[in-house]
Amino acid sequence: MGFRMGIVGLPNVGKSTLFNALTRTAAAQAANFPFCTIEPNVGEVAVPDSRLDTLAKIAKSQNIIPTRMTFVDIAGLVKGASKGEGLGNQFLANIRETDAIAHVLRCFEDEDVTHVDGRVDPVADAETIETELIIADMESLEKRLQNIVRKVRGGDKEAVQQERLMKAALEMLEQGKPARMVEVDDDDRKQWNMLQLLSSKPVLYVCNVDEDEAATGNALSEKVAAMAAEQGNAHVVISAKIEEEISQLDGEEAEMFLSELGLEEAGLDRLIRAGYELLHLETYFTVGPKEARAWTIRTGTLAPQAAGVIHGDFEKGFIRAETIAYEDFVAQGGEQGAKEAGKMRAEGKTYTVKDGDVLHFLFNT
Ligand SMILES: Nc1ncnc2c1ncn2[C@@H]1O[C@H](COP(=O)(O)OP(=O)(O)OP(=O)(O)O)[C@@H](O)[C@H]1O
Ligand SMILES: [Mg+2]
Repeated sequence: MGFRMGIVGLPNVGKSTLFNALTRTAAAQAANFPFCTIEPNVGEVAVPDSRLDTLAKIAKSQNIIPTRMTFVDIAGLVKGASKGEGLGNQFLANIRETDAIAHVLRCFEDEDVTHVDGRVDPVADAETIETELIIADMESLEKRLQNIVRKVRGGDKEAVQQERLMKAALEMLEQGKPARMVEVDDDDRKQWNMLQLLSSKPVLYVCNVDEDEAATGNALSEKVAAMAAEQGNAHVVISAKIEEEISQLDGEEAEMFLSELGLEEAGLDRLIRAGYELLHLETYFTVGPKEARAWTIRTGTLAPQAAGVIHGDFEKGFIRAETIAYEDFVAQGGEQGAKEAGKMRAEGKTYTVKDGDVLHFLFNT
């Protein structure tokens, strides 16, 4: 399905460093000068899930295939980007193509690394970027509102709905607030999403701290945490520099390094999971001797559409889904045990798949 998180922020705050750590490559050039990145870097990242390993162990699966998410490392935005400053408009288009934003905020002091505004202040940085997104949205809405007038006069129902939503968004933006603060009914959701407003995308703040503060955070990341809580946005504390080093190590070495730093798990794992939650994504599993595999769905997906993630034919010819909850699968020592204990359910077309379900689809072709 390809859910995409855009890595966004001011220039030189550690976006590409973070991207390289996430994708375990050096695909993105990361260096100490602003606007190092121009063309976006795109990479797929495995979503860590210890349940998958547990299932594979029980079923003695030969292969383990995690589900994946896409990250896009986007060029740095600066004040005035919405007016074309620093290549602004092109970068804004890159953001438009993502489902959510990982907003990297510089929370490390290192005087050797240039800050484009000459001071380290992540809360002000967050405002700078948000303001640019808000202005860009206002301009695009004002244009679109002009263009839609004729359709509205002609009585086009969809256009009337769009116009109403555009006006609601504009009203919010004119108060300096992001479009994500507009309350949207279920009936309007589809049209709303089609507006593709930059400031309506869910945001996860990534506090990029000094190497020795990865476990504890610092005064700056605490300020971001307070801001995030007030806005109802999520945040994670990470040291991109450390994560990049960890990502180069193999499993055992990485664990040793993590415990030396006082970390229970790599910050990247926390970040990926937070992104997954932000996008309202869930995981179901298919488990057999050949492979144990995780699949991504949106929360609330019905069984046939969940089957469609594997293959279109599974959805078209859907008959039923043999379903075992993750806990039951583990407690009963696998599929056979769960079946004997009466824990395997036959679920039909109206079943809403739950996070952790182990599914086996039956279908006609
Ligand atoms: N946590 C950190 N502590 C110290 N230095 C860091 C940290 N994270 C990144 N850096 C350094 O900051 C510099 C800029 O990093 P990077 O190139 O990843 O930024 P960027 O946000 O992608 O910049 P641009 O917008 O110009 O593409 C690099 O020298 C990198 O090593
Ligand atoms: Mg970069």
